[in-house]
Amino acid sequence: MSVQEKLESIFTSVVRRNPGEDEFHQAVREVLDSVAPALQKHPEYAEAKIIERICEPERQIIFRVPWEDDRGEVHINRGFRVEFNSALGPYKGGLRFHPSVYLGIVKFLGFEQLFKNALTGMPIGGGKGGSDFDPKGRSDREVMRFCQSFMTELYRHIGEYTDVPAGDIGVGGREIGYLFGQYKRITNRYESGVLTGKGLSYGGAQVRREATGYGAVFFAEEMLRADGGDSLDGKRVVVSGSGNVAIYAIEKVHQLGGTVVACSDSSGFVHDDKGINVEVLKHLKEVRRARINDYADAVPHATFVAGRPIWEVPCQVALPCATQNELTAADAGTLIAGGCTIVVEGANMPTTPEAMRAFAEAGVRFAPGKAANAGGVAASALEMQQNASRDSWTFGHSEEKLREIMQTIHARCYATADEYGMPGNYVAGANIEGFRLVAEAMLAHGLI
Ligand SMILES: NC(=O)C1=CN([C@@H]2O[C@H](COP(=O)(O)OP(=O)(O)OC[C@H]3O[C@@H](n4cnc5c(N)ncnc54)[C@H](O)[C@@H]3O)[C@@H](O)[C@H]2O)C=CC1
Ligand SMILES: O=C(O)CCC(=O)C(=O)O
Repeated sequence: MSVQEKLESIFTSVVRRNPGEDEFHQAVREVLDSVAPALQKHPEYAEAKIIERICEPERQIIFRVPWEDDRGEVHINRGFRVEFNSALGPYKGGLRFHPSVYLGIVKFLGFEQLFKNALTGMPIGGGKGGSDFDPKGRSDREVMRFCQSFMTELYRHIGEYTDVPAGDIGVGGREIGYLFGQYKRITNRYESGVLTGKGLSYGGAQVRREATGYGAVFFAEEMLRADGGDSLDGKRVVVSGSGNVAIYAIEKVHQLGGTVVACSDSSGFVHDDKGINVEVLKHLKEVRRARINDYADAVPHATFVAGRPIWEVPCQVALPCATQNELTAADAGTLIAGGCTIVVEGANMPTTPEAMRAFAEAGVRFAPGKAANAGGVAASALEMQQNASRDSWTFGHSEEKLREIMQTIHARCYATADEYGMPGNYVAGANIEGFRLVAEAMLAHGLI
């Protein structure tokens, strides 16, 4: 059987063994489409069935999460933690609280996380979790009761040497605080390294909050630099989303001289040609937890557009930072027609496979999330490092570390793409290099 036929048969088996998990299939397909050259070069990977083992999570935990709302009504949600692969270190990856969460979403995220974490060069394996709980419109006390119930089951599966969750969509500083408090209470252990994304008052690290957005922008800057010494200075940028990743991506673009002219949430987008006012946005989203149309009330020259894709706003650089499959082939066509030449994924898998093909055909430079948004988890690994040594670094030192890590990830992806005869193909570079790093460690560990 040729390598290509072998990969097809593995994919067919993944689809059969994980029915209905479309996002997981999509994430696996993308990696399998990239790794054939690595398998040709390393027949030992195929002999040890590394790909088949990588596609099967080491452990999948599903549990009931009962909780009571402010009116005394009982609700039942479903909790998940998929411990995908521990070849490189303890399972590491965020928790997502969103009504769309089901096993297929958690598995796609855990699968992506594994390669992303490898690319950071830090000692962290891959995992992901979450719940179909919707925090939108819930009071702080309701969110606290939910987090306490969630941790009452999760605590037995996690630990600083076992599995270290963090935030993702719907899980930010507030939720991590409640989760940490309940872990400490149940276990009677002040185990700082069990969660990352903690508040600065109790073991959190400088720059973790900013890291995913900042990191994606550092990656974009490296791509521009690699392409004839260009930079973000003076560029017109569109950033989708308005959560943790989007806010800090916008902040960093502005610090580097670019202008972000639009951002969004699931209700629509705001267009502000003078540049999104980050302080207004932070207050709106981090303090008031309001909808994005309120931005147009606070900034009179801005306009709110309901129910239309943000990608209609012309830009040179696009940073999708909201959610999976938010940028379709039609959106890619609109972006290309509007003069966009570089797309960098701040979110996980925001670009559909058809849109990725359209970008490739049009010569648009494209960075996949598993490379470009790795700054968040890298900063989490730095938080673990500081917790383990009971140390705490300054903002400036931490940001410099983050910048160096993103430069190294860029260089690794770029060099790997070159080595395999696909210069400038960051998708191939990230997938092959991430896969190779995991495969080497798995080979060393024997058949487990
Ligand atoms: N928080 C982190 O450190 C990391 C997050 N990511 C990824 O980045 C993305 C965003 O995560 P966060 O900013 O942490 O979450 P968040 O919960 O802080 O923000 C998510 C944002 O996306 C918006 N959104 C959701 N669905 C949308 C849609 N259909 N159209 C437009 N906007 C929509 C929400 O309104 C919200 O503004 C996710 O894909 C996540 O997996 C990736 C790496 C690390
Ligand atoms: O910081 C972490 O552990 C999680 C980050 C994350 O969930 C991601 O990279 O998608």
